[in-house]
Amino acid sequence: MLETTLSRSPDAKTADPRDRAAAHRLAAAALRHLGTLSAVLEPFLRKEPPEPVRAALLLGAAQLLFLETPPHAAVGTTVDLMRRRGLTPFAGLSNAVMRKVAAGGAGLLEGLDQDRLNIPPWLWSSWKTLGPGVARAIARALSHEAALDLTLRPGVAAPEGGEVLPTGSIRLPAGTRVTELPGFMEGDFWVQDAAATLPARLLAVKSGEHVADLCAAPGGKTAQLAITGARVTALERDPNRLERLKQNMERLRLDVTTVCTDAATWQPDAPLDAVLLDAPCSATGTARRHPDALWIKRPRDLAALNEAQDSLLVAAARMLKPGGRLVYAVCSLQQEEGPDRVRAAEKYGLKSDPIRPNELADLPEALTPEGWLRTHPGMWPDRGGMDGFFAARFVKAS
Ligand SMILES: C[S@@+](CC[C@H](N)C(=O)[O-])C[C@H]1O[C@@H](n2cnc3c(N)ncnc32)[C@H](O)[C@@H]1O
Repeated sequence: MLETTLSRSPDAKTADPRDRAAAHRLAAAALRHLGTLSAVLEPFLRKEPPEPVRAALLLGAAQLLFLETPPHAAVGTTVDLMRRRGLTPFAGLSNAVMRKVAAGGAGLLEGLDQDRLNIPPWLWSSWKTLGPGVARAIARALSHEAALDLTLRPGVAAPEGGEVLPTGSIRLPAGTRVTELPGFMEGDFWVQDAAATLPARLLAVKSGEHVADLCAAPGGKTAQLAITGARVTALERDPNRLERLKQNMERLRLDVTTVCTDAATWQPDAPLDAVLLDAPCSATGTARRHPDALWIKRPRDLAALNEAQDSLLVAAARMLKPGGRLVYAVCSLQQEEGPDRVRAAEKYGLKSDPIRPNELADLPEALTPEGWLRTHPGMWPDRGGMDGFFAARFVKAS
């Protein structure tokens, strides 16, 4: 994964945060436009270069065609990278290819179906099942860096320059550094995509209710639940991620019980009023922020995820008291992880509780005929899109 790879780089620890951010932006741009960049380079390469050379050329071309880097800088750093990485025999080739890309400029993109090129074919086919034109709308949204969305603590004013979205989130331009915003240390807000706020909202928890968040880190949804005054238990299996959740709750001054455990085997002391299951998934809905998500998953990965999702659904049903509420959510665009999972939920003693139109009056296009939530990056095209989420609500049969 891009984040993991970058954080493991020896330079990551010593680099200035701005340089780290620039490295991330550069790698993300190359991944976001991977298909387009490969098509542009193709005619300039007589034979396939070794992988590191190809990667450097992709980074160089991304700078020239999408990041507005001055040509001399993009060409110079690409050639320099070859020398520093022991690839000096390829310095001449890199110089020649980069100069051709610089000379061709935006003209090289003419006639390319960039939407199709940048999406792996299996994902394109699967997104076509979401509705006419949806695959292309998603691809278009994925070609831009995502904005920074914040969820505000009630009563707090929006940071300057923030756009208030119909669903109540605050949107700031891509690249905004959240830690530098006034109010960050005071816990006035947390980072959360506008679409990611919807599943917890649909659980409608009330002060005093006992609620569990089963797959909780880094805790955006936990914070939404806790801020209502409910008694929240946050479960997370990964100790490092749980640590991040605890730090976030501390900054936000929210009191949450945390447990480092596999939620599929945990049992509460007493049956719960409500459970949020934000299940582990392929995360294809978050590709605006994580463009690597599209390229590191394969169709065969879905089967193992589906198994985990089913066992978490069974466990969640067991934790609830009769009449207790459950929201199942995934940040995935894949039908196998959403509709296909929840259709089987009756077997686990869960009854569908369809979302009503008035509950999604600020985003009516996200309500499906079945009463589920389905967002995708192509929604709100004029505002910069949103992450892809699926959610369904249930009540435990008595
Ligand atoms: C989609 S992320 C959750 C995002 C989080 N709900 C939020 O809104 O910030 C899924 C999380 O579930 C955790 N996880 C996966 N399987 C789990 C399990 N069986 N039990 C507990 N946590 C699990 C992962 O480590 C990951 O942190």
